[in-house]
Amino acid sequence: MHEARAPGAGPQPAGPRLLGDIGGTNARFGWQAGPQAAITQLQVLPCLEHARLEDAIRAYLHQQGLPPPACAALGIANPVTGDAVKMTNHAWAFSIEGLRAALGLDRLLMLNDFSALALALPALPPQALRAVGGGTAAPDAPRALIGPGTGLGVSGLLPVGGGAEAWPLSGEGGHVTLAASTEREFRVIQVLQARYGHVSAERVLSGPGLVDLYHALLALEGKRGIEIVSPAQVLERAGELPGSTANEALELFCGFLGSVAGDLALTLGARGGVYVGGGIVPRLGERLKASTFRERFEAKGRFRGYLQAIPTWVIDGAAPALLGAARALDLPVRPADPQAAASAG
Ligand SMILES: Nc1ncnc2c1ncn2[C@@H]1O[C@H](COP(=O)(O)OP(=O)(O)OP(=O)(O)O)[C@@H](O)[C@H]1O
Repeated sequence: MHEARAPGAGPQPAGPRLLGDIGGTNARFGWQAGPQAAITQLQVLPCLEHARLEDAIRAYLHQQGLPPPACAALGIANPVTGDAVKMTNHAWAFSIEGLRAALGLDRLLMLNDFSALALALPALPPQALRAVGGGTAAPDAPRALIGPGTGLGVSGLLPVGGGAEAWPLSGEGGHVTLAASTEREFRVIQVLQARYGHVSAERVLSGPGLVDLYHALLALEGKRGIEIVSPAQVLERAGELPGSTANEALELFCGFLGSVAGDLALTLGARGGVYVGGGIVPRLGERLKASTFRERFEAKGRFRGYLQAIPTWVIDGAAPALLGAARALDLPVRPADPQAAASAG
């Protein structure tokens, strides 16, 4: 998390707020008339249609007929470790202070997009969550979050202050090394290793990853297959032909997702539940339930019982991370955030 403030601006400027969730493919924006106000004017802009993030923001404000906001909070799909931002899966790169000054904001808060989504978890309405498998969330326990999209977002929400508050993790868990659990997975990883060297979880648990899984299976079979270039095509063909390579690619995707989500739950002690977000899994409908996802989530040897008790949910709904971006603006400045503490203090 990193923020820039205008000289003389107070810690909590009043006035309208711009909220954003900036992914490698889509930039989602929303508007709040002030703190605690409802989020309105949701709009998704394709990143590729704008040369810079600043241009996308200006296009959003113009198209919605909105005045200049007083402050903004933007979740973005890359590590946010200082003033310089460079997206992992898109070309945008900028200075946070430069963007704040260009937009005339009193305050600009940037945070990782999945840290923003983690902050939104306690506020999601029940209808935004679809359970996959059993388990009951332990109150005041850590929660884990994972989401395949253009890349693989990972975060968690840790209770602090006796559970009265929670703090989001800002890691890069999408880039952990992918492990095989079956002979078939091992062979698929070997194909991907020849291409990428390091095979991270994101190399399969993302839109491009789903397409790569399909091509890796074709390579293993020595088949040509049909021309597939997008994850939407894999989903479409898998739905039409249960015996197809596309269907096996989707099954591998769900299995790997269960396995990586189970590892994350073990690492964080996420007895508060594991949430699956991002742009791909909500499109799978009942397919995730019918897949090996939950079996693989629980298949951790002596810790099967521990994982069986943890619920897993798919997050539905439009731009849930915007809710978390709004909450981030209201967080107290913490010593763990030295940049923000220095500028506030
Ligand atoms: N109908 C569809 N079926 C399957 N995948 C799709 C479909 N439409 C888009 N996608 C894929 O979803 C991915 C984008 O997901 P998402 O909307 O989460 O993106 P994002 O927020 O820009 O990404 P990230 O935050 O991971 O950088 C792309 O790989 C895209 O090809």
